Amino acid sequence: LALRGLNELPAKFIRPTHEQPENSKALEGVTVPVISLAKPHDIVVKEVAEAASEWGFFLITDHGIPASLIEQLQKVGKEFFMLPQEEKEAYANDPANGKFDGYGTTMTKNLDEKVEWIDYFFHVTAPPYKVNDEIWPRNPPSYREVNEEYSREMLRVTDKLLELLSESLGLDKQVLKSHVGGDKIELEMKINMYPPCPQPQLALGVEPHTDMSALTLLVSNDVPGLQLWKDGNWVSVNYLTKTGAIFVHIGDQMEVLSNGKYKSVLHRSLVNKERLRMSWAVFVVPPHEAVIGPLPELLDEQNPAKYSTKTYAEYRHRKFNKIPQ
Ligand SMILES: O=C(O)CCC(=O)C(=O)O
Ligand SMILES: [Fe+2]
Repeated sequence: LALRGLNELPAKFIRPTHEQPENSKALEGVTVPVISLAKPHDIVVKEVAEAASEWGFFLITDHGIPASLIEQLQKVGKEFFMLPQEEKEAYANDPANGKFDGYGTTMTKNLDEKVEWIDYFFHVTAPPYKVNDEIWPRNPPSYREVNEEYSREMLRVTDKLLELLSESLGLDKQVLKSHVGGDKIELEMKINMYPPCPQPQLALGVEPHTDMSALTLLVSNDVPGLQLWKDGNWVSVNYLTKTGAIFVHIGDQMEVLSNGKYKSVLHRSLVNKERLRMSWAVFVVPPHEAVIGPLPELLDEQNPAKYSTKTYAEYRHRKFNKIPQ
């Protein structure tokens, strides 16, 4: 649609008035926390605790992922989206029938709902026995190698973050990883592509939501658009693409495990009139059979469990079908 050079946005993309970016402007002058992993350990743990409880979101720098790898990831992802439409549609997903992997344009099941100004590609990248080789883009040819390398780096950074988050909750550093599945922890890659939009003030790239993951690790191209909900206002994430910062979202599973101490951040993304925006979100999720509930170590008489305990499969089913948890 976007390529046909529309001047007006088709009705299905026009958000309800209160959701339109022009009626819900971001607060100016607020900056999201940036945490350098090169700082002394105790400081990093303290900064992680503050950011995870006050924002549910932070940027990390000095994480050790080579800038050249992030550039390659972005290059092969963009090359895939520039392929002819028929070639991309050969990978079409079908979320309404439980096939989430592949190329798609919306996750909604309800045909009356407003849709988002986005195309995406979704696939599992770890562990190896959960990867569906068939669905990975075969073009460009280096897509696989680059994404495998990035996935290894994501696992390394995930381990580090789960250790820091455990310590920041006053727990032994292995606790969170063992509850999120240990070596069975899964990574899902979602490449988001937001084409230029004729009336960006009326549309959204991704509607307000929290991620159902434990953590989400995201990089984007240099076009801004991500906003977070903080204390009753939208706040734009300030961009640090030159430093190769990774955006870290606290997801629903982390909120549950921490019994609400850490907040799953509500966020949305805006689109742009002239420029194409892309982002690469890696969802760190438990295996479907993992049972997730508030960590017993964090509960006592003063702090009873605020969330029910259930398998990740059950949580996911409820979230997709909008059934209260
Ligand atoms: O594009 C972005 O920055 C956010 C995307 C997002 O929230 C998601 O894919 O879950
Ligand atoms: Fe998200």
